[in-house]
Formats: sequence, C-alpha cells, structure tokens
Amino acid sequence: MTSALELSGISKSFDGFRAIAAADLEVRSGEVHALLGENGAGKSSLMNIVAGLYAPDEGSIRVQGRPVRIAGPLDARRLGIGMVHQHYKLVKSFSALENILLANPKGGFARGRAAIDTALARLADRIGFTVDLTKPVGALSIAEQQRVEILKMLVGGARLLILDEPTAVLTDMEAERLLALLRHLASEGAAVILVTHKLGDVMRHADRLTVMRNGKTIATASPGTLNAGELTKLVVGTTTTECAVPAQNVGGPVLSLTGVSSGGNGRRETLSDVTMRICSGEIYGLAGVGGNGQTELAEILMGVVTTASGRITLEDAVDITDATPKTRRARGLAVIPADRHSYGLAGELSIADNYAIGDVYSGKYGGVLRMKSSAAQTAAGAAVAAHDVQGVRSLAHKAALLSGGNAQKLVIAREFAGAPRVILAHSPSRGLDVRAAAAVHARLRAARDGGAGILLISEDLDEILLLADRIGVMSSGRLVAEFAAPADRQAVGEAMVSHG
Ligand SMILES: Nc1ncnc2c1ncn2[C@@H]1O[C@H](COP(=O)(O)OP(=O)(O)OP(=O)(O)O)[C@@H](O)[C@H]1O
Repeated sequence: MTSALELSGISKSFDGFRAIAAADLEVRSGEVHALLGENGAGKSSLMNIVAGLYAPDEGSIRVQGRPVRIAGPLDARRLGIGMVHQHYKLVKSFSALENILLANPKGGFARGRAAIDTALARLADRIGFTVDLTKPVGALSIAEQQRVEILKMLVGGARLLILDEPTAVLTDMEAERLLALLRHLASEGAAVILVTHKLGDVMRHADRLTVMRNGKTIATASPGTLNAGELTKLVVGTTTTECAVPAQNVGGPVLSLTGVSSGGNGRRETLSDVTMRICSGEIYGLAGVGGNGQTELAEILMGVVTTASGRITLEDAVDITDATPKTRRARGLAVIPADRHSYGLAGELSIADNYAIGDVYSGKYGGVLRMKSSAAQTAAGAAVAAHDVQGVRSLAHKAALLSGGNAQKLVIAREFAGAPRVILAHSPSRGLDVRAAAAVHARLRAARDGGAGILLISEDLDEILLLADRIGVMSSGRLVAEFAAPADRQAVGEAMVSHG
C-alpha cells in the first residue's frame, strides 16, 4: 500500500498554547485509519491542518509521496483531500444540490445542471445512498446532511477522506451503514481517516489507528493487536469500567407530561399524546431511533417549541406548559441540549460569560446590565477546574475555541451549578472521550441521588441501559413502551423498531 498522507513533526500553537506538538502520522491508500485521543488532544486541529484550514508552524506534509504545502482549503481540494467536519459546513437555506455546487464551482457550473444531476445520481447509486437533492438542507435529518457532506467531498474528487466524529450524531444502524461505506471506499483505493471516540467502531472497522495525547501522536497500532481494555488505556491513560447503580430514594413526580402533542409546523417529527412522569431521585431513560420525536420533545421541554395540546407541570403541579425558557430555568429545570452549539453555548461569548449566563437573571452576579465580572470569573474558574474543562488558557477566550468535548463539559458545569430539581439531558456524552463520559454519568447519578429527577434522552441504548432506572421508548412521536431496570436489551430494541 502506498502512503496517501505523511505528516512529520507538525506543530501548531494558538496564542502561545502548543495544541499540536511535533505530531507524525502516516495514512495509506486503501485503509481506514482511526485517529483517537481524549478531548482536546489535538485531533481536529491536526486534521484542520491537512484540510488547509490551519497553517502549521512547523513540520512537513507529503501527499501520495510528494512534498506539498497546503495553503488553504482550495489547495487541499486540488490534492484530493476532503473533510467532513464535526459541525457541518452547509448553507441550511440552500438545497443539497446548491451546497454541492457551491463547494465544487468549477466541476458543477461549467458542466451544467443536467450533467451534475446525472453525475450525482450515479455517485449516490454507486455508494448506495439516497438524498433528496432539492430540499433545503435545514429540512434534512442530521444523517442526511452528513450524506450531503460526503457527496460534496466525493464529487470534488477526494481520495483522502477525513471524517471528524461522523458517527457521534448517528444511530447504531446509520453508523454501521456509514462505516460499511467507508470500508467500501477504502477497498476502492481511498484513504480514510476516521476521528472518533467510539472504540468499538475502531476495533471492528479500522485497519490501523493512531493515538494522540497532549498534541503528540503517541502510538500507531493495528486494532487486532490490542484488546478493548488496552485500547482504552492507550487513549485516556486509564481503564474505565462503569456499572449500573440503581436508584435508592425515588420520590414524587418532578416533571409530568399529560397528553402532550405538537403541531408539527411542517417538521418531520411530531409528538402525539405523550404522557410520562419523571420522579425525584430517578433517571428516566428515553430510548428510540433518532427522528422519532425526541428532539421535538426536548425542544418543547426547553420552551423553544410550543405544544399544540396537553400539559407540562413541574413539582407541586406548577404549570409550565406555556412558560418561557427563563421561567422554566428559574423553577429548577436544567438542560443539557443535544445541539450544544445552537442551544448550549454562545460561541462568540467568553468562557466566563457562558458559565455566568445561567445565573444572569438570579442576580447572583449583579444583574443583567451590571454583571460583576470578577465574581463571575471566580465562579467560572472554579467550575472549569471542578469539571476538568481542558484547554482553557483564559476565561476571556471565546467558547467556540474549546474542543468539542470540552465545550460539552462547560455546558454541564453551568447546568449543574444551581442544584437543579429536573435535568433534561439529551445525548449528554456525545463527543466525549470514555473517561469524560464516565465522569458525566457519575454526575448524573449524583444529581439523582441528591433528589433531582432526570430525563435522559439518548439514541445510545448502552447509555440508557447503564444509567436509567426506568426506560421509555419513543416511536413515531409516541411513547410506545415502558420498562423497569434492569431491562432486557432485546425487548427494548424490539420496541424501538416495532411501532413504525
Ligand atoms: N482556533 C483555535 N484557537 C485557539 N485554540 C484552539 C483553536 N482550535 C483548537 N484550539 C485548542 O487546541 C486544543 C486541541 O483542540 P482540538 O479541537 O484539536 O481537540 P480534539 O482532540 O479534536 O478534541 P475533541 O475530542 O474534544 O473534539 C484545545 O485545547 C482547543 O481549545
């Protein structure tokens, strides 16, 4: 196999912080190469260098054996390098086709619409997926948007494919399909770099792997030579084993939904007559295949989507059906949203402001217009340390500069600060390394044991089975089954797919 990419001695600093420290990486044509490492290890930054988004301070790059300088994304594309980022780079109001043309102006516009339509249809057929090319991208599911990104990359002629945590947003089935596609593309001669925290995916689908720690590439191996425990240790420095710990003191309902339906507003997932109770001292796990109403439910509970009918109450029958998000927060509802960039953080604001914003109306930091920044800074500094948010050189830095996993830790630090009574946790460990995920799970259990009621919405059935005291299953916008823990995995799985 020939080397598709060779990185030697690559370094990159941001404001004096060495995010990449003399990293080496060799990726071959025809292989799926996993890039692993704990949150903030430097994986995305290294790949952004290959994709031409960051310029390295030091080091050399060879593509197909030739030394190259990648001065920008256009250079990367010319060299056959394509990247699907953690946060898709799509224009939501444009159709999939328009997005693909936008990224490939020469190939697209020059050949005309009919030619590109035919080329896309042939490509989609070859790699076995369907996407409605005419719909605005914003109306497509996350998995469909990812397909648009993949098509965009392949239409551009990419032979070195980089996918940054592509399966984090996919259901098990979608992830398996994607990984099979990547294997197929590799068998056709492409080089695939898979940045991931999912060690199971690596064991099953990668030919080789490279591990990063603190900006350095510390090991390259083939998965066959390691067992799961050895791989975990290599990635996060420890072996972590988590076990289910049942609830001890379950009390009365702290969150009740009675006959809640949503209007739809042209959205795909509409809630239909959902009735459920979450009690103090329990974790209620809501399982389901993505796109079956979970996001609609979360947005209704956050107060950003209105209900068409039904009632939502908190403890002591306080009706919050039509309450604003601010009122809900004041009444003890904390939210860890699935989309941390839309709902969890204001990327342009500082880390300290993103932390303190949770208490802006309580007056803790001196009121909306006159925030006492020193008090906020002190509290944010303590929370960042307690939650092990790494990569914080200054609390004044924009939150958008945190690595994906560390951004999630910041959201969690803020949401847990006020000892909430009800916690809505939607895919809380998405994008977290195994050690950080275990820490989040421990915090959820501790909040439960302290008397909070937790609604855990997750498409990761393992996470639900590990944490939940009761399990509900959503399908087509309805709550179709409930199980007490310990639940039978197969029975839950069957309920997830049997009510379509
Ligand atoms: N543009 C930037 N400006 C300042 N710091 C940055 C920038 N991009 C990345 N960093 C920092 O570089 C470090 C490595 O981040 P990176 O996103 O590469 O990590 P990662 O391994 O991909 O983490 P995760 O698994 O959490 O996504 C982090 O400390 C991050 O805050």
